[in-house]
Amino acid sequence: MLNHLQSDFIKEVIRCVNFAAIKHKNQRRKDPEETPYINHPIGVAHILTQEANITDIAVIQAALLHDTVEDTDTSFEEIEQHFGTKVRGIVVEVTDDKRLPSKERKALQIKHAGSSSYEAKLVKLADKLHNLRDLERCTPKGWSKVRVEEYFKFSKQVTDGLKGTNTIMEERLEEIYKMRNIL
Ligand SMILES: Nc1nc2c(ncn2[C@@H]2O[C@H](COP(=O)(O)OP(=O)(O)O)[C@@H](OP(=O)(O)OP(=O)(O)O)[C@H]2O)c(=O)[nH]1
Ligand SMILES: [Mn+2]
Repeated sequence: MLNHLQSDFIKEVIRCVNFAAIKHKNQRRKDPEETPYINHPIGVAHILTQEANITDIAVIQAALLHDTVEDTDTSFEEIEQHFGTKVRGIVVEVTDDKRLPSKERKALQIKHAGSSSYEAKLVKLADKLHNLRDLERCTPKGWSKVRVEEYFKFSKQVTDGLKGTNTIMEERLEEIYKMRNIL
């Protein structure tokens, strides 16, 4: 039998994954199979719990919600209303301003990586790890070899700024960069 704390924890995580699934319901990944988008936030949360051994529920919820504001009609206020200020704060830190051009957004990610909170760094590491594994699995529709290579290089620049946060995820990222000869 689960104790009260454990069952409350499970309820909160399921409430959150349900919220994210509803928000991303019409969205697909860019892979040829058009995988449901929700597989990505669930995959990011899975890396944090199963590989990085993270148990902070706010980090797990922020991982599940990390692309809702950036990619759906969700507002930060809504996140706060449903999941509180700590989760909102982490989601704010990992959300790019989609009004800016892609190049500028990427430059800002590299610039801000080192100064983000420990919690946001965890979500960023897992996000990049999941996207890079996806890229190794298959190429998104319309992406050239150069674009794939650029994403690996960009990710390395971001995750270099996240060093000293989580040994397991950082080691797995290093293995990927090594295999690809990304310096
Ligand atoms: N590898 C991969 N990525 C896919 C796929 N489908 C959607 N994506 C999303 O595409 C984004 C990366 O593509 P870019 O072309 O660099 O994104 P951009 O529109 O923001 O410039 C990631 O957003 P993100 O999670 O917000 O991360 P990031 O842009 O902050 O790195 C990733 O989640 C897929 O099939 N494979
Ligand atoms: Mn993401």
